[in-house]
Amino acid sequence: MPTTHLPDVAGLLHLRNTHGDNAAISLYGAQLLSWKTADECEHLYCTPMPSVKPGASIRGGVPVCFPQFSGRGTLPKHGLVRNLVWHVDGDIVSGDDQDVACVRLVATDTDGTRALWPHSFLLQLQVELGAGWVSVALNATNTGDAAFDFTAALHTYLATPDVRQASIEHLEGTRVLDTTIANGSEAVHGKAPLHISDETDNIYFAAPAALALQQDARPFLQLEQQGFTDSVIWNPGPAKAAQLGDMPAEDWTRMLCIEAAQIEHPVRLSPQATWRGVQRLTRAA
Ligand SMILES: O=P(O)(O)OC[C@H]1O[C@@H](O)[C@H](O)[C@@H](O)[C@@H]1O
Repeated sequence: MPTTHLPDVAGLLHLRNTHGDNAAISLYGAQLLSWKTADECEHLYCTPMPSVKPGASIRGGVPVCFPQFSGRGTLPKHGLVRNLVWHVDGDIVSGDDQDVACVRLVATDTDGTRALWPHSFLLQLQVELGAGWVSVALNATNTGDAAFDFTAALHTYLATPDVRQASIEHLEGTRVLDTTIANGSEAVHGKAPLHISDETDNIYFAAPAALALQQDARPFLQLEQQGFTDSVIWNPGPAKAAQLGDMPAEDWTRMLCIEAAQIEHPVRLSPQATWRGVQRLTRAA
């Protein structure tokens, strides 16, 4: 699998199954960076020019946001774990004889996370690669002796041939907050699918468990989520993409984030309790 273009900050793991699907996961941030189906189609966007600043996260794949989504709180944007080095937990199940390949990565609180957020946690991220699908499951366990609240997301960067010809279906009737409008108020998404022509940064509250992405008016991907109650749809648009610095400006047309998120109602996790959220992506038949 040609993965030489993927940023290798702390090691890359590769999964493959008997159906010809391939995936690559970075130990840095436990980020699924590449998901290719048997037809060699890459379904995840990853920047060819990642930031090399210490502590930076990789713009692409499926970053893990925990214990804070975006800038909605006092912690660094998107929390504390997308720049931790995670570790493999158990066996890596992968190979031409595997129906479903999988790997589980773990991270725990560190001196650095506790300096910003005084809680003990264990995160487990399991990636499963099946025939034409991939799933990412995040388990968060409170390993301390006091309850804590968190928000989270799987910040999935999908690769789109041209986002301007894409549409997102099944959002009708969902409460939506357009966060590009300062002090904007909630609306309800109408009947029309969502089209992207410029910067889009929408939080959908109590989002549908399944969304569909169409490309050129044809089914492209199915997205399902469990555990996460909200979804975020983000694209920087041309002007913001040019300011990001870690992505070619023109790549705003080649990516679309459809994120499984927990934002409106933070999770309160008691000592020893575990919360689980899953996003599954399936290539349209
Ligand atoms: O540049 P970052 O930190 O990866 O964040 C990218 C985007 O992530 C999205 O989830 C947010 O809704 C956006 O507001 C944000 O700009």
